[in-house]
Amino acid sequence: MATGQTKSATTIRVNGFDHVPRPFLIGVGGGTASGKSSVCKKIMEQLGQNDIDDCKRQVIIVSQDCFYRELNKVEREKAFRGEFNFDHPDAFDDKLMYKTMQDIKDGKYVNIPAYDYKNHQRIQDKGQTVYPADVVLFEGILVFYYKELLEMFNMKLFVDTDSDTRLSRRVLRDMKERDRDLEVILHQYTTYVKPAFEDFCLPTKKFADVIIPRGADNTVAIDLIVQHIQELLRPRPESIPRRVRHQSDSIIQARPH
Ligand SMILES: Nc1ncnc2c1ncn2[C@@H]1O[C@H](COP(=O)(O)OP(=O)(O)O)[C@@H](O)[C@H]1O
Ligand SMILES: O=c1ccn([C@@H]2O[C@H](COP(=O)(O)O)[C@@H](O)[C@H]2O)c(=O)[nH]1
Repeated sequence: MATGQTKSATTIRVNGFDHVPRPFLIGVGGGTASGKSSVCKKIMEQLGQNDIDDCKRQVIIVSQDCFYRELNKVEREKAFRGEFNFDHPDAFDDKLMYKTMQDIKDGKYVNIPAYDYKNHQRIQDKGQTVYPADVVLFEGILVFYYKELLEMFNMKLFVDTDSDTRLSRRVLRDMKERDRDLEVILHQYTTYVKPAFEDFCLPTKKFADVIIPRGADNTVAIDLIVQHIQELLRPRPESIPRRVRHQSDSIIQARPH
């Protein structure tokens, strides 16, 4: 399945009626390096979802970073110098993001682009197929900024971590995992990341249903969220076949609910 493509939703029969199961969408916002991914990973871990095949998972994570828009040559050159504003809402392909999230909400199979932070671009021909799930965690710095997206969420979490802690984590992470020099990281942070956090990310904290101070260290908050998600997971009776084969694709999952 190519990036941006969707496949129609799987219908199931409930009480004689066709029914498309729709996921419960949870937005996970917060500043850079606040611990959004770590919180999502902990939730998945506690729900026992990590050891399950992608196509059978009941809970999945989608990252907003996969929707960064393509840059032109001049913009990419700026990006390598830490002079492109990746923290501004215009840095995202908002149309693709809305459409993809709406398709996910509608229970469709979607393919989302993979993103390469080292080269500031999407990885061509490599995307993640998102299978219909019971719960979808959508994490990113600006997930609550766009009105169209905000309205799609059933639950909104904001990971609230002190700015100095975030900066120090970002420096270490970007040097180790994103191939960046200290000078470029600090230049980008002071010029774009910090001001954009104050202008666009922090004001969205008010939309959150749950604020998680200290991110993944906050085991009490994570336990409560996990308990809530457990109640949303649909039972999987063994008697119903779990998989069907689609004519034109590899194995896809039929959702027994
Ligand atoms: N509670 C924590 N204690 C120590 N390091 C952490 C903690 N939470 C996250 N990190 C580290 O900080 C960096 C950013 O965390 P991450 O979860 O990726 O944040 P985000 O998704 O908000 O950018 C990563 O290198 C991660 O390992
Ligand atoms: O090409 C890129 C794309 C993004 N960034 C920075 O990443 C963070 C968002 O990711 P987090 O995992 O939430 O930190 C954002 O602040 C961008 O500045 C980048 O530097 N280059």
